[in-house]
Amino acid sequence: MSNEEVEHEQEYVSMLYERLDGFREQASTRLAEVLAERPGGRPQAHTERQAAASTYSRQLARYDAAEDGLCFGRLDLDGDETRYVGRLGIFDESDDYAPLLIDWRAPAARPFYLATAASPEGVRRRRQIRTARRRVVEIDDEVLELADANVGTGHESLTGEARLMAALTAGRTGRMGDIVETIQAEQDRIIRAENAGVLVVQGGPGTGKTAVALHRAAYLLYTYREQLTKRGVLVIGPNPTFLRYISHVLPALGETSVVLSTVGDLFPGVYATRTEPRETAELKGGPRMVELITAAVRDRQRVPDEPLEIAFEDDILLLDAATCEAARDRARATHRPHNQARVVFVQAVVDALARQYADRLGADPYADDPLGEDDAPGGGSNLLGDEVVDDIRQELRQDEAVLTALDELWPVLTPQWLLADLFADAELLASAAEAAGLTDAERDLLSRPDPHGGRAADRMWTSADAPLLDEAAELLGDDEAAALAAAERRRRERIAYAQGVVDILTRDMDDDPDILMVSDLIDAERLAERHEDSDDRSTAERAAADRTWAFGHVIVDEAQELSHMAWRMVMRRCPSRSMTLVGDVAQTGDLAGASSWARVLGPHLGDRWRLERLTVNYRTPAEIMAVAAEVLAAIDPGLEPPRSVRETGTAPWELTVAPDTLASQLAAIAASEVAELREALGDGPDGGRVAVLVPSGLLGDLRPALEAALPATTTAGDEPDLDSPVAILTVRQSKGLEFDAVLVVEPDLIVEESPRGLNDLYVALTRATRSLAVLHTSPLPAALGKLEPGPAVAQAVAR
Ligand SMILES: Nc1ncnc2c1ncn2[C@@H]1O[C@H](COP(=O)(O)OP(=O)(O)OP(=O)(O)O)[C@@H](O)[C@H]1O
Repeated sequence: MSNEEVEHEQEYVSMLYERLDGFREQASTRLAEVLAERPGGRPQAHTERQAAASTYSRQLARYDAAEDGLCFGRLDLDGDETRYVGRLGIFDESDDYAPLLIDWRAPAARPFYLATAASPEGVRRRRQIRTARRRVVEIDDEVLELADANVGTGHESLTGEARLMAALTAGRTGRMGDIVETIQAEQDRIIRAENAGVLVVQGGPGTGKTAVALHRAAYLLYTYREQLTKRGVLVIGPNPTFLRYISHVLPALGETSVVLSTVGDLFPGVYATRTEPRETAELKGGPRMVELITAAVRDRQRVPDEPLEIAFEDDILLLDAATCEAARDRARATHRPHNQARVVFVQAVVDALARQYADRLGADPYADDPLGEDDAPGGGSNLLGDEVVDDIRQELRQDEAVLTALDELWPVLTPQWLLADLFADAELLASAAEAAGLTDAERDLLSRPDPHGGRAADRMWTSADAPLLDEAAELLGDDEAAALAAAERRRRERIAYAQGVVDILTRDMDDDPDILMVSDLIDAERLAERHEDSDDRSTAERAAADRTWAFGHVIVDEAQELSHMAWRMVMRRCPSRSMTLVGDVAQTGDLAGASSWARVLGPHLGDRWRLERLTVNYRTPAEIMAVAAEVLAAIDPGLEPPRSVRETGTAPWELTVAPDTLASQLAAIAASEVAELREALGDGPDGGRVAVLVPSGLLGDLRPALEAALPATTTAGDEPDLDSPVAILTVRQSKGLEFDAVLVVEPDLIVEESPRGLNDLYVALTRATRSLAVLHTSPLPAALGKLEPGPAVAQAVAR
């Protein structure tokens, strides 16, 4: 490329950066002005100020995000039109807002990703512009001429191939990056698919499902900005490590109103920190849990075997089974959730007790109407007027003995209490399990003694519990009294805060009678009221804290892992069913997960979803994919592996080692992989990452040895640091991640550990971008029979 061309582009790019600096300055000046405005005034003024501040902050975040690679492409179109494509839109105010830079998400940028020689879409030349900081360092041109088209090959040609290959062969950093510069045509079609309805994206490993899902979120937020900024976008991933791995992609694209969550953390206030046996998790994911929880709730709506004796005033009132049953029927007939129907139950019981007491006092205003169904008093002589009976009801409602009886018969329940009691109490569990058709063995899987009494233990839950808690929350409803109490508590907190504000503003001034004080004008309570309506939290924060929040769009990554119960929970978060679900049924590891999209989505969506496929593997080189393909065929011969986009010339290899040397040899090979990557990629942060993927049963044994031999090794505790050069992980924990070099240990054990063990092995083999080795002490699974023995260097290290 001629220097002249580079200089020309440099001039243009520098002009764009100048404009960016101008926007940035403007936004930060405005933000500073808004923040400097005096608080107070009308409540709307406060809200408007808040909204303006968050708009300017968002703009600044977007400008900062666009700094690296602001402009990365240029299109020369028929008729001499030129378009520059980049990370945001810049228009020339002095020239009728002519576009100087087109946001990659705008329709006018589309040919940059779609135009091919066979279908040029009016594009004569596509230019990739690579910048380092603000300097143009490389230009790559593609002239789209029909003569170059891959006519008849059946393959779509790659867009911007040189740039794509450079991105794919760069060292991994432990964080996923964006792909705006090199989105491929089949990916672009999914990213820009229309918003409405459920889109399922099936693609093999490395086909860019995660990348596509995140860029789709950015595209939707750009295209439907107003709607989606208000409602928010939810992205669900398989585990916290994965969420950390992808967490930089959307902010780097300038988008911040997105909530990232695992299924286990989707129930507000509950953190899924416990683990449990796979069979238990599988059982908890199944549809019978709906019946189990429904039965568990109904079992808490009790009728006593013997009449309850309730000491009231100096009398003993009797609450018999017939009265309770009639009250329960009436409450259930409302079809309201348990906590709300309780109001009806309480009213019916209190009425019955009031009548009984009034009766004892010599009056029977409802003699022929045991539950007070008719408004008119019954046939008895009404010696006590309505007011007196009302007073009796009031007293009964506040009486400790009556309240205790009501709590016994129809307690107020939170989802946590319901489930903690259910799993800990043999009788409750046996009854609900029978109603749900569970076997005794299944019932035992659910049994979980609860040393904390369940009530305060928000950290006792597993991932599979979260959807059950959500289900329970639906059946229980809010406890309105508790909600009112919480609102009152928040009001008091606001007053206390406002009082603090008033105190600060009046401090040091209270000696001068001439100064008009804040407290002369407004007291803390009124100040608090003014701020009542303004909620300063961002959409993402409010959405994450609210179980009933309806997101504008929901994206599920590794969607094949979700259980039936998890899908029910996710569907509740998106009543509009505007969803993108990406996954690969061949990678399902969870026993409660999907082996077919139709089967798993049918109960929730019927056939109201559409399927798109991704077919090209950008991560795994052809040599490694050939090995993985054998495993895929063993899972299901009908499944087709994705086509690898590149070869490395290096074949994956296997090494048999003696059991007592496994750890030391593993450490030695991992160290040599690190050294090799350093040599190829340099010592910097992009110096490459090695993963050692082990059966979960061996993690405990291998971890200390590896950590001792390689101090820079991270392990798969709760938060493995993917920035370190070597990570030792179970296959589960490596889901969705990728590494330059991967060592798979004891594949036969990986397969044995789960009925979906071959799927796990397939996942393990497809994490590498460069090299793969398999270390084993026992014979390899048949599907790995074609692996070549390790090269001499590995044998030498092993010895
Ligand atoms: N168009 C592209 N340009 C550059 N890199 C890409 C492109 N598409 C995918 N990649 C890269 O390929 C790798 C695999 O992508 P990604 O993790 O999204 O795949 P996946 O389908 O989710 O894989 P898996 O199912 O195995 O987790 C990532 O490093 C991603 O950045």
